[in-house]
Amino acid sequence: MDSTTLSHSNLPPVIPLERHAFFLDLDGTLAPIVDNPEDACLPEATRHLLTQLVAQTNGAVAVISGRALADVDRILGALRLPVSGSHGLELRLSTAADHAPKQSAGIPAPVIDRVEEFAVLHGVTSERKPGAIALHYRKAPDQGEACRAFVDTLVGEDASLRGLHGKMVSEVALKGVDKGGAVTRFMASPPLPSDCR
Ligand SMILES: O=P(O)(O)OC[C@H]1O[C@H](O[C@H]2O[C@H](CO)[C@@H](O)[C@H](O)[C@H]2O)[C@H](O)[C@@H](O)[C@@H]1O
Repeated sequence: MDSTTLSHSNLPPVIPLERHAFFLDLDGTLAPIVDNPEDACLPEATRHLLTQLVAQTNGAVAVISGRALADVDRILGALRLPVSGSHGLELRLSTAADHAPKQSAGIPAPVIDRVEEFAVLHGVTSERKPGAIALHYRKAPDQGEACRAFVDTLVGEDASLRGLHGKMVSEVALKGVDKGGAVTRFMASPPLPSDCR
């Protein structure tokens, strides 16, 4: 055994599942990547595993997604979970809550118009959501550089905006909210077990 190998006696203690909390991305984590965002779905085996995980953690499972919260719900279907949508802007902290709190701020209409116009001109697709608008170039990868540069230009013109560059997607989003903030809010709220907080 070399010095980097852990022996049984110095392994860290196993933390029981009920003292864990799970924060999961949707696309590329729970739902396989597909060409069209509207075609994404939750495989039955994943749905089954998630249902078991919810039961074994007493509900400490949340989806933290860049998608709109309503879109996450649509993909999860009958499986209702605590969700943060739109990169941390929308929050439904527990399954008991009916809706995410209403958000007042949004992407300025002229910015939305420019993004949608760019999408048409460059043969890519746009996706509107609360507090963000995305340019998807998965079906036109040669447009990736142009999409990233365009988003960077737009956010450089407005201090309230930030750019996000993901898997074949570039987005204009609002500054001041992010997925990390959403996880912090979840950590401070039931149903997370207090010894997870
Ligand atoms: O935070 P996530 O839940 O991982 O969401 C990130 C973005 O996911 C979606 O786009 C990605 O998945 C699409 C479907 O597989 C794929 O076509 C696209 O290329 C990926 O970027 C979603 O449409 C975005 O709104 C999310 O921000």
